Amino acid sequence: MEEYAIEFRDVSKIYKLIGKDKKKSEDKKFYALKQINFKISKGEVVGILGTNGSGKSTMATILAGISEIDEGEMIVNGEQALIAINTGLNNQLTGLENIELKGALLGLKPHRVKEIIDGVADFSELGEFLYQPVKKYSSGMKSRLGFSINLCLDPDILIVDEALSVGDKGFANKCLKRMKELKTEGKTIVFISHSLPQVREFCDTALWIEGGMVREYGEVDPVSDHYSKYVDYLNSLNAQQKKEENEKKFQQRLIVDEKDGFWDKLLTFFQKNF
Ligand SMILES: Nc1ncnc2c1ncn2[C@@H]1O[C@H](COP(=O)(O)OP(=O)(O)OP(=O)(O)O)[C@@H](O)[C@H]1O
Repeated sequence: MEEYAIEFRDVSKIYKLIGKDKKKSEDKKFYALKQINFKISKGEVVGILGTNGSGKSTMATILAGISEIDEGEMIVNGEQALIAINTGLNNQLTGLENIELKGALLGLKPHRVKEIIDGVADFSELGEFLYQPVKKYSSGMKSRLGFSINLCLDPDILIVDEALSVGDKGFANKCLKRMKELKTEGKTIVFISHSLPQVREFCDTALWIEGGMVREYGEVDPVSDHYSKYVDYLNSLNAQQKKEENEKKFQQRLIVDEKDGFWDKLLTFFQKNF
C-alpha cells in the first residue's frame, strides 16, 4: 500500500465577506478553497500553480497547520514546516529569540535548539543581525531567517511559499540548491511559486488550483503546459472579458445563506406580482 505524506479529503476553507458597510456579513461567505481532493506521496515534490487569488497561500498555511480548515479532512504523515516570509516570525523578538521561541513551541531539547541556532547562523549569513529585533530586518532578511529556521528544523514535509521570490538571487539559488539536496534525501516538498520555469525544473508533479478548486493534478510537464496556455488565454482577453471571467470564478466560490436566498426570492416574487 502506498504511503501518503499528505491527503486532502473534500477540504474547504471559507471566509466571511466584508459588506459595503465594512462589516463582515453573516450571510455571504466565500470559498478560498472548495472541496479539494488530492494525495501527495512520500518523497514527492509537488508545485502548486494558480493565478492570483486562486488559493495557493491559503493552501500553504493549511498544509503547514497554521490555518484551520472549515470542511473536510487533512491527513498528514510526518512533521511539516512552512517556509514563508514573515509567517511565524515575531517582529518584536530578535532572530535568535525567534529560534528559541520556535524551539520551545516545538518542545525541542536545548542541545537541538543550539544546533538549529548554529545552523541558522551559518545558512542565513545574517551575522550580527541575528541579535537585532526582526522588525529592523528588510523583507529579504526576514526571508533568510524564516527559510533558514525551517530548513534547520529538518522536517519531513517542507512547504515553501514564494520564499525564493524575495531576497537576492544568490540566496535564492542557495536555497534552491539546498532544496534539491533535500529532494534527493527523499523529503516531501510542496513548492508554491509564481515562477513556472522553477516549478518545471524542480517538481515531479504539479497541482493547479484555479478559483479555489483543483483544475488539474499530475505530471509536472503536461499540467504546466495547460496552465501556461490558460495564462496566455487570460492575457488575450480584453478588460470586459477579464471582468466576466473573474466574476464567473467569484460566483462559483460564493456561498449565500439559504435564509438569505429565501428572502431574496420572496422579495422578487412580491416585486413581480404586486
Ligand atoms: N484572511 C482572509 N479573509 C478573507 N479572504 C481571504 C483571506 N485570505 C485570503 N482570502 C481570499 O481567499 C482567496 C485566496 O487567496 P490566496 O492568498 O490563498 O491566493 P493566492 O493564490 O495565494 O494568490 P496570489 O497568487 O495573489 O498570492 C483570495 O480571493 C483572497 O482574497
